Amino acid sequence: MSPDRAITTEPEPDELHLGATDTGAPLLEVDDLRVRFTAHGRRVHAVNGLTYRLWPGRMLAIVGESGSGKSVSARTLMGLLPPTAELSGSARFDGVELLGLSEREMRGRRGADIAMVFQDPARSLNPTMRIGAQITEAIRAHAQVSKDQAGQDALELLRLVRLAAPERRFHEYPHQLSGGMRQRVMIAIALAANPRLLIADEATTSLDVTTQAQIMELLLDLQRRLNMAVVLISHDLGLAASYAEDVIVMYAGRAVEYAPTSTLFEHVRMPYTRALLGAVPVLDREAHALLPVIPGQPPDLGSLPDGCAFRPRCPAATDECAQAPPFAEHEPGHWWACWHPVTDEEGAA
Ligand SMILES: Nc1ncnc2c1ncn2[C@@H]1O[C@H](COP(=O)(O)OP(=O)(O)OP(=O)(O)O)[C@@H](O)[C@H]1O
Repeated sequence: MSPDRAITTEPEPDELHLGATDTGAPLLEVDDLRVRFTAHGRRVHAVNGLTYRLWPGRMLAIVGESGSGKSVSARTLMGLLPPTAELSGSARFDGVELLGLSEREMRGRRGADIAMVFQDPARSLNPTMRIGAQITEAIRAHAQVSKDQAGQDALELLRLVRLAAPERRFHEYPHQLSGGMRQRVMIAIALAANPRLLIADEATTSLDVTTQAQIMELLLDLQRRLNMAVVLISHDLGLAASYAEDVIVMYAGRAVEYAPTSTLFEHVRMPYTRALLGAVPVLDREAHALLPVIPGQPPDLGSLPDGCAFRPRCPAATDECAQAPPFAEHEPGHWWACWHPVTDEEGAA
């Protein structure tokens, strides 16, 4: 791996070693992914050249403020964007290009290859169906098994996600379960088709701290036992620091810093990451979550400035920042996009 290798407009996928473990081929290879929407005559540049790799059995956290493109980049992998979204770049799962697959092809893969767990289990579950029936249905959507067999498998999944009293809960409705229990059920449904990649999109955000830790421990355990790859999407850097092996920090639809977790937190380089670390979380009633708030205006994805998008809010910005800094591997395994990186002394201050 040569330091100072830059990804500019044309990444060279074969040379990229983002998060390299040197233990075989990556499961997921995302290259220069771009997503644009046109809404009410306005173009929104939601993802602006995202590149990363993910290996089986590893957890990658994608962190950043609200609106930085975390969810859109994940939904792209699941084929869950509106058909009018404009996509470019590449996202290969086990060597197969996902961009451009038909809805039918995508439906076959969704759940089976890649599954997703969202923030609000109350909204994702069917309130009129018993828990067991919902998991059984998810199993039968992907495999031709008898109803009895699927029922037994569903119960086994409830045990796998360590739901207390699974036999009883199997016959209950979502409203009879706590938020943490409902999230365990959502994870069981996500696991119904043995996915190799699980995307947890703010999956613990609406839970209390103790339940959040329990669900994260469960994800970690499943990741190890099933050798599953996990993408953890969160605005919470603390969560990323505690559970993920690698972290990507996104700003305005771009990766701005990437490193193995310990490197990122011990040697933070991006002023934006440092600001996120120092931000005092504020309660956002709409998101039911404590969100980090950084001084200054979040970027307008309809008209991003030339150069570094964080420039208007950055304490270290100079005229040089009007030129986009390349996202490059400046130290072994540590990538960032900044002309004026934070020093270790500043980072520790
Ligand atoms: N269907 C859509 N049409 C138009 N704009 C969209 C659509 N979906 C997302 N966006 C916009 O894309 C940008 C990125 O959104 P995204 O949900 O990926 O952010 P995020 O980092 O996941 O933040 P959050 O944690 O708030 O979900 C936002 O400005 C959002 O409004």
